[in-house]
This record gives sequence, structure tokens and C-alpha cells, in this order.
Amino acid sequence: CPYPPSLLHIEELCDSIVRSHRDTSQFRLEELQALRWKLFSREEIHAYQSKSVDEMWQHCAVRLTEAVQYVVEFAKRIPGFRGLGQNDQITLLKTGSMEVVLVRMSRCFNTENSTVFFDGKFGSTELFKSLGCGDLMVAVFDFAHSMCALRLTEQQMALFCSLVLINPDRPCLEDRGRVHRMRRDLEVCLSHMLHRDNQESLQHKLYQKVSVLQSLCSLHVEKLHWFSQRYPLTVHSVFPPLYKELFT
Ligand SMILES: CNC(=O)[C@@H]1CCCN1C(=O)c1ccc(Cl)c(COc2cccc3c(C(F)(F)F)cc(C)nc23)c1Cl
Repeated sequence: CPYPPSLLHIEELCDSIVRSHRDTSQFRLEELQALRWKLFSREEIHAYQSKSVDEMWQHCAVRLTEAVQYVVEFAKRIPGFRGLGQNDQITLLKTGSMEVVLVRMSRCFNTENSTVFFDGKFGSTELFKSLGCGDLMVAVFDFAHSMCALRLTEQQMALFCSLVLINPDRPCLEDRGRVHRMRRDLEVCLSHMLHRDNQESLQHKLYQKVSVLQSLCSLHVEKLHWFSQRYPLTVHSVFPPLYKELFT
């Protein structure tokens, strides 16, 4: 294999991943901190709970599609990603973007009252009752809680998201070797950063999270499939095109 990456290359790679994350994170931590006690009123919660299933799904799909677009922008700035074939870029995003949305969701989660940032305020799972998938929401909130427990810095979060995306084990990759080499450099970055932060113990916890993410996201795709079977018109007429391309 080619000469292992030099330390300079690794530090430059770290810096570019962290910069890309900061520039594409959709919500800045300071903004979220300032809003963390802005909760929905009983009336507002009731209004969300009174929405029909497909109305609430549409509402969330728009939000999730926005989030996915930020993840696409993040991916494009990962050194080497644009050097991959178009098909491999779509394959990595098709399977990895929802996982990164989930990881990023933990940045917008308040563990003190188990609320998440949604539509400009913080709400709990009760807000999403009309979606008709309480188990998915519980899983999303539990995952956010478990990510918050790791207390990742933004730099560690940035590298973790890049590792979630650059996954050589995704099905139907054309140039698996190239993704593997990118992945290896990113793994060296993460261990270099954790060593610098004196937090090597985080390494295996983060790799465990990757497998939890994958099972959680298969639950999501299952839910999305269930929804599109029941409300085919909504998915095919309203869901933003990118969402359809990536998740149906
Ligand atoms: C901080 N906010 C956020 O992170 C998200 C992304 C950016 C905007 N946003 C929200 O507004 C948001 C925040 C929290 C929750 Cl719980 C939700 C609702 O989440 C979902 C509702 C329906 C389906 C969802 C599916 C399914 F099944 F389609 F794959 C999968 C995921 C992961 N979330 C779903 C949303 Cl849409």
C-alpha cells in the first residue's frame, strides 16, 4: 500500500474536516445554547399533535431534507470525496447521510429535559405523536442521549461524522479500495486527535456507536417504507426530490 500518511498530512486533514463541519453544521452551538429553554407551549404542542399523519411526516421530511443537504455539503468538502466516482458518492450519501443527521441531532438535544430543537424551539417526543411511530422517536431520542453522554468536542464530532460517511463496507461500491484508503486516513486522524485530547478510551465507544447507528437507520428506512406504502401520494408528490432519491 502507498506510504503511510505523514503527520503533517494527517493534521491538515483533521483541520479541513473540522472546518467543513463548522461551515456546514446548520445550527451553531452558541445559537442552540441561547435557545435551549425556549419550549413549546401546551397550545403549540396540541397543534402539532392535531396534525394528520401525512401532514406531520411532510413537515419532518422537509426538515430532514434540509439537514441532508447540509450533510451533502459536508461530504463534498471531505478531502478525496469529490475524487470518488459519482455513483460511489451517491452510494455513501444514500446510506450515510441519515446516520450523520442523527449524530448531528445530538448537538441540538437538551439532556436535562430530553428535548430536541425542532421548528425553532425545543420539544420532547410528545410533539411527534401524530407521526404514528413512537418507537422510532424513542430510538432517536435515546440515541441523542447516548451521544450526549460521550460529550464530544466539535472537532471529535466532525471526525466521527466523516468516519460514518466514508464507510468502505457500504453495498455496491465500485471503487471500495479508494474508500478504504480515505477511511484509513480518517481513522489515523481520529486516533491522533483522541491521543492529543488524552481521550483514547473514546475510540472504541465511537466505533460501537457506528454499529448502533446502522441498526437505528434500518429502522428509519423501514418506517419510511411503511409510511410511503400508506401515503404513496404524499411521498411521490410532496417529499422533496432529494429525500425521494436518497430514502425511497
Ligand atoms: C435538531 N434537528 C434535527 O436534527 C432535525 C434535522 C434538522 C432539522 N431537524 C428537525 O427538525 C427534527 C428534530 C427532531 C426530530 Cl425527532 C425530527 C423528526 O424526526 C423524524 C421524523 C420522521 C421520520 C424520521 C426519520 C425517517 F423515518 F424518515 F427516516 C428519520 C429521522 C432521523 N428522523 C425522523 C426532526 Cl425532523
